[in-house]
Amino acid sequence: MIVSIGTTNPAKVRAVKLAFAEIDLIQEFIEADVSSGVSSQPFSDEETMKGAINRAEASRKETGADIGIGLEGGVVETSFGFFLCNWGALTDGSLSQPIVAGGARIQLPLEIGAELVKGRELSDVMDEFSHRTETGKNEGAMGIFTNGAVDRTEMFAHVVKLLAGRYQYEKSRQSL
Ligand SMILES: O=P(O)(O)OP(=O)(O)OP(=O)(O)OC[C@H]1O[C@@H](n2cnc3c(O)ncnc32)[C@H](O)[C@@H]1O
Ligand SMILES: [Mg+2]
Repeated sequence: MIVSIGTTNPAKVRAVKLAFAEIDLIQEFIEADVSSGVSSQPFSDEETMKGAINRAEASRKETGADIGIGLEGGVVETSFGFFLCNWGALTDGSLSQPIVAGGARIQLPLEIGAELVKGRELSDVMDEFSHRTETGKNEGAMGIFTNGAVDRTEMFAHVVKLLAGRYQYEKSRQSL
């Protein structure tokens, strides 16, 4: 089975491989640097979900893979502050609609939210805050703000496990 991953971000690619390693199927992975089709800083669940779906579909079409996976990060504003939100999607060309699953959410610190309100992108704010570059390719905001308890890869691996499990459920129903 060939699985396309709609990104080259190593934190996300690791997450897909980790999650699929638990499934009893031989897989080959292809990374495809496709567009999310949404803004680089999604600001709602809806927009973040759309980005994940676009990445899954575009990567599968581009590579001809059996299954396409898309993972997308964003933020949502609530009356309790800004939260990180993350979504994943899986398509295989035969499902009536893509399978979508969400990731764990954490509250962002007030000073980070204050920068987002100005319209800044979280990736820029994170690099400035952590005095590093490309934290999103490593532990991410998830890892930094949970003191390392859960990093970006672990969070996305959980999303991919949900997607793969949900997919297997649909397939087992189709074969009844
Ligand atoms: O190459 P791609 O796949 O685009 O990887 P990316 O790191 O840019 O990831 P996304 O476009 O899916 O999402 C960017 C969003 O991810 C969230 N995010 C979480 N941790 C981050 C970090 O440490 N750095 C950047 N963005 C992070 C944040 O909400 C960003 O707006
Ligand atoms: Mg991006």
